[in-house]
Amino acid sequence: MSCVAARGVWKGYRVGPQRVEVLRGVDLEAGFGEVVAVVGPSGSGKSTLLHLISTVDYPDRGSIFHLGKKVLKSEEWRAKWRRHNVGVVFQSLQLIPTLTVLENVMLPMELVGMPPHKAKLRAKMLLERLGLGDKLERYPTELSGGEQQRAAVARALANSPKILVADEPASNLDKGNRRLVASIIREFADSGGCAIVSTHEEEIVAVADAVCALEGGRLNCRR
Ligand SMILES: Nc1ncnc2c1ncn2[C@@H]1O[C@H](COP(=O)(O)OP(=O)(O)OP(=O)(O)O)[C@@H](O)[C@H]1O
Repeated sequence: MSCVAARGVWKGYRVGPQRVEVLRGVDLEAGFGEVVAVVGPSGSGKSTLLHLISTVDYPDRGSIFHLGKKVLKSEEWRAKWRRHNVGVVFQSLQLIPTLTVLENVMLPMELVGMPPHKAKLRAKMLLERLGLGDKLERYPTELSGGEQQRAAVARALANSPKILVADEPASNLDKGNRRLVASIIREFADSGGCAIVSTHEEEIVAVADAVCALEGGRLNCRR
C-alpha cells in the first residue's frame, strides 16, 4: 500500500468555448516516509495536480488513493477525510484574517475536538519551530509574506496528518528559512507520513526522495 497514489489522472478547465486539458494521464506514487517534489514551469499544472492530490478538487478521470483508499467524489467525504488525514499548504495560504496566527494554527485541532489548552500548546510549539514564537498574537496581515507562509506550514502540520500537500511552501522565504522548511518537511516524512511538495527551490528538491517534472500534462518522476 502506498501513502499517496495518482492513477491516470486527467483534469481540464473550460475557458470560454474551449476546454483546456491541463493534466493528461498523470501517475504518481509516494511511499510512507517519502518526500515527492513536483517541479515544472509556471502554468504547467502543479497547483492543479496538488489540488487533486490534497482532495480539495476531484479529477475528471482517473483516481487518487490515500493510504490505500480511493478518494471519493463526495465533497463532504473529502472535507472530513482532509480534516483528519491531510495537511494542506495552499499557494494562496488562506490564513483566516480575523484570527491571530496562534488561533489559525489551533483551529484545525479544535475542529477535530482537541481541548483548547492542548491545541494551544501544540500550536505554540509548531510556531516556535517555524521561527514565529514572537508573532503568536499577530494577525496574518501584520506578518510578512514569508512569515505568513511559515504560519501556513505550521497550520498544515497541526493535526499530525499522514499526508502533507504543500504548494510552493518556500517561494517567499530567504535561504535560511527555505532550509528550515525543507528540514521540517523531511522530518515530517521520516516520522512515517508522506509529503507532496511543488517547488522551484533547490533546498526542497535536495530533501526529496523523488523529483517529478510536470510537462505537457504528463509527470515524469525520477528517484
Ligand atoms: N479555474 C481555472 N480555469 C481555467 N483555467 C485554469 C484554472 N486554473 C488553472 N487554469 C489554467 O491551468 C493551467 C495550470 O495552472 P496551475 O495553476 O495548475 O499551474 P502551476 O504549474 O501551478 O503554475 P504556477 O507555477 O504559476 O503556480 C494554467 O494554464 C492556468 O491558466
